[in-house]
Amino acid sequence: MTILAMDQGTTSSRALVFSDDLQVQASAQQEFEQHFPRSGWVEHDADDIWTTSAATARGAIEKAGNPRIDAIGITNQRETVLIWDRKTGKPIYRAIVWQDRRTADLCDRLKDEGHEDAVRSVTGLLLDPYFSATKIAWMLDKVEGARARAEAGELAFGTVDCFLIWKLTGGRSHVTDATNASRTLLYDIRKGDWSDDMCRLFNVPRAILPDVLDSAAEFGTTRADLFGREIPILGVAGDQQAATVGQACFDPGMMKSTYGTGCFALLNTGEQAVTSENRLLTTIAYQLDGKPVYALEGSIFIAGAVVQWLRDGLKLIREAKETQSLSEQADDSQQIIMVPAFTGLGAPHWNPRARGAVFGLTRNTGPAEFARAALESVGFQTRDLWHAMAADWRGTGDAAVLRVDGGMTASEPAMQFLADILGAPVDRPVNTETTAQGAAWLAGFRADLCPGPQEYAKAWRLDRRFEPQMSGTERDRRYSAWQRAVQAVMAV
Ligand SMILES: Nc1ncnc2c1ncn2[C@@H]1O[C@H](COP(=O)(O)OP(=O)(O)O)[C@@H](O)[C@H]1O
Ligand SMILES: O=P(O)(O)OC[C@H](O)CO
Repeated sequence: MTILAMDQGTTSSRALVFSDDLQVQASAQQEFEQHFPRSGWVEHDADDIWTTSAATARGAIEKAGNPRIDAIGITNQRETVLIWDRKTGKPIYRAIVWQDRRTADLCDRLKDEGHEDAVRSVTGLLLDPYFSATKIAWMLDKVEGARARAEAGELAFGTVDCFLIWKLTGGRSHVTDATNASRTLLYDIRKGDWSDDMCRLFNVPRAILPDVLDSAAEFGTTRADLFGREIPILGVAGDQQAATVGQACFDPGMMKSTYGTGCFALLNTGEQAVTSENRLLTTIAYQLDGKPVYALEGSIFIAGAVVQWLRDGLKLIREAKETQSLSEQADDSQQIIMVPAFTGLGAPHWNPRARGAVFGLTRNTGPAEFARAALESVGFQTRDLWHAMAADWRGTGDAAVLRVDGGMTASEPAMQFLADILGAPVDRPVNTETTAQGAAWLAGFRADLCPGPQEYAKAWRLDRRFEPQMSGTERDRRYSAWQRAVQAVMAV
């Protein structure tokens, strides 16, 4: 029994073949081009999304020795918007990516008109360009004739999962899952349906929206010519939700944080859709048997990307892992604080116009201090979320543990500083392929190939626990300095 997980991320598409005990048999990955047509704009070519996804799926199956694939799970970069013609399948514009800020003015206008409370109570989200709805409206307004075609039912909208399902099934399925729907600003997370009020507010015709299914459901079967026979697609979740599942955070109060390009922390709040008083998001963690399990989410836009900036922008390092030895050489007497607000600040500040800054520079500041400050910036940002979560959800006290995953968790100094600044243990699992594994489990669970949540949770294995070693006084002093630096970048 074999499951294929397709993980379509912001910078690359990946595919992994799993055995039914969820061990990785083979994987393939392809990066694709990022388009930045104007400042603050980020686009992907829809063809690149599709061709890299199909090629990596075929590549992973081949590397695994062409086993019979029983089920497919899909996980994806969230919020990114695609609109295509239902007849030809042709996208009307490039995909507008979650990082894109082009609709900041529209969000400000809607905020000034006093719509944010209604938006929050229906969708659990905030009025920020990060989410899909304003991007959909932009595309319908700017592409000639698109709005009329959308209203006539000729166009289809989808997040990346939905677009991939459309392509994989040869246009037979126009569906998404509840986790992806919950990121659009158009979905009523408590009623479990698209919201007419939100469609009206954002000027999005309901005719373009897909059907919304559970995260483990029958999403359609692939075209026979793609993989040699029709394969059922049985699991779908946005990548951060799939990581929550992959980390087995099934009980209320459990929290995971994924450190890739950005950092996304999700705290399981069970059947309760908790409304944050600290500007966190309320989102659907996963939905099984028609029952949504909710989460509080903190989204940070720049985490591993700050290390990429040291590498590609400043050219201080050749490889991400060099930050480890460099940061160990940093001068302890210098307290450099780097606020990597390259594309604004996400949770809990939500300031799309803030930009980055480095504080505390002296004549002796060099690459080592920059490397340490970059790694520490990720810990400080997580502490901002940790505080907000603790305030919103009494279940997370001092004793809570954070489960981490994603490429940046390979960094021992970053993980140690994270434990130090949180004042709480940080658990890194043996398996850091949690996102793909979550998608594979959803598909395998639906196909009756994998055990239920509690059984699956027992298989979670700890690689290393990072215990806090910093004194409380030092922790408070360092964190206060960070808070002042954040206030400063927001004031400029
Ligand atoms: N040893 C390391 N030290 C610091 N950062 C790292 C290390 N290894 C990877 N990273 C960072 O992790 C990120 C890659 O993680 P990954 O989970 O593959 O991201 P994504 O899925 O968002 O592309 C990159 O931004 C990279 O800079
Ligand atoms: O593709 P990633 O891993 O950077 O994740 C992106 C998130 O889903 C955006 O919300």
